[in-house]
Amino acid sequence: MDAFRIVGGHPLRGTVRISGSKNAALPILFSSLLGGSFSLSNVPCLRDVKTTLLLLEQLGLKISVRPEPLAESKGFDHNEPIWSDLLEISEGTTSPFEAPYDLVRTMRASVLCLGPLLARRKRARVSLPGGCLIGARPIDMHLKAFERMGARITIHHGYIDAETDGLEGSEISLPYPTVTGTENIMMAAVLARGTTTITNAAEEPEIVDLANFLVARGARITGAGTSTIRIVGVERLDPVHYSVMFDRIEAGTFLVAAALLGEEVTIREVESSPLSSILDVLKAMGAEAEIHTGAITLGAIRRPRGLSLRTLPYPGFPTDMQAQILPLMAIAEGPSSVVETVFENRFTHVMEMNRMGANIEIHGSQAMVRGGSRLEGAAVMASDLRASAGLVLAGLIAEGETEVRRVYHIDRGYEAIEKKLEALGARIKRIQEDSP
Ligand SMILES: CC(=O)N[C@H]1[C@@H](OP(=O)(O)OP(=O)(O)OC[C@H]2O[C@@H](n3ccc(=O)[nH]c3=O)[C@H](O)[C@@H]2O)O[C@H](CO)[C@@H](O)[C@@H]1O
Ligand SMILES: C=C(OP(=O)(O)O)C(=O)O
Repeated sequence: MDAFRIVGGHPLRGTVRISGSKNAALPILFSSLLGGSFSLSNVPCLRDVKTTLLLLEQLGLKISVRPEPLAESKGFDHNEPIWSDLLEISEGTTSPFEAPYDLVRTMRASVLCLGPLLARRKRARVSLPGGCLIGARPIDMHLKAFERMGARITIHHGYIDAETDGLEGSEISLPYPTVTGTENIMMAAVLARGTTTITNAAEEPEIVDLANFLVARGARITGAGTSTIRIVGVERLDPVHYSVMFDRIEAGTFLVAAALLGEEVTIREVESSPLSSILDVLKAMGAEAEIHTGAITLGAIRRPRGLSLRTLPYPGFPTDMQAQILPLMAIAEGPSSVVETVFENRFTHVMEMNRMGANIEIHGSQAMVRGGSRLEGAAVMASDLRASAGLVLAGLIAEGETEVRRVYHIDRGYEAIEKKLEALGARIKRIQEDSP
């Protein structure tokens, strides 16, 4: 298994290109099950994207990536996309409708095939995704919405079986603004008969990106980015070329790296507005950010100040940035606290950070950070995607050597993070675990 070996304390300087968004690319890719053909650029080269393409191929779609992913031998330029200048997707000649356990278990977002499969093929058999380390993560809201739209759903032997004679537009009021739930319903509604209104919809920028993409294909969607989304069903979707939005969580992760160690770091191919809550927190901790067109520059905070925050649905501070902000809180002057309101068990990185010298106590859904700690390098274990990113950031400021194990988690959601950090001046290498 791969691990990262990091020697902490090296300043970061330079420019880094932020990749396309995982959480926008995945629903856009799954929407290909709604039929027709299209091409995409700015699709990040991630394990979750590769899993999605594999699943879509099993579901009968034809996919070509042009040019082919760059061979390792061509080297890495942190200012260029690694692959996918163009990804073309079209319908094949068969219409399977089963998403098997072996793929779904490696990526919860596979559940995003349910809505489009039901809408287009009228049948879906999808393995229940189950929980994961950060929480139980049920999909009851997705399933209730599909039932309301006219699907018959049964669950047997770990599989969801869903079928319909044709989905009908409906009023869907979500008990919680679920992100993939909103996307799944929106995709199903695009080809449903009549009008669907989703109230208490999630407002994440990735939902807006999916809606913009679908509208460019001829879908009739209004209100994406607000809590009420209205979708009028259409017969079919048109071909289009679309470029996926930037990854605001990768951007946020590099902003925290800059706040920890930046002599001056510029992230490019970004917009500031989806990053507002992250920038607000960094500014409250003492950062001075320069916002340019398409780029943000930030340097290390000389004396970071502690603060209290809650993770919340967008536009609040994202749960996907909670692990990464903790190392900054750990070294800040004065105490900090984080209340995790989105997932019930998203603090597995805290024990590992404490092994590096942080002083963080967990009380239920709250992490109390003492502050003023000096972190020391240690061997630590990554337990999920963002936990890994948080541990990498902790390693960057720790004194001495840190080995972050099980970084396969980070490859789900960060494109060549070690190469991007190395290009900025970090001492970080991908190694085989236990290699000398
Ligand atoms: C691929 C993708 O976009 N993943 C993101 C998406 O995950 P995901 O869409 O899975 O997250 P949700 O917004 O659905 O989950 C939020 C909360 O609602 C609960 N819930 C959700 C659906 C449901 O039917 N029943 C239910 O109880 C979940 O267990 C969780 O506690 O949003 C999360 C919250 O911003 C992010 O951390 C993930 O990175
Ligand atoms: C939790 C995340 O992703 P997923 O919903 O795909 O598990 C994440 O991106 O941090």
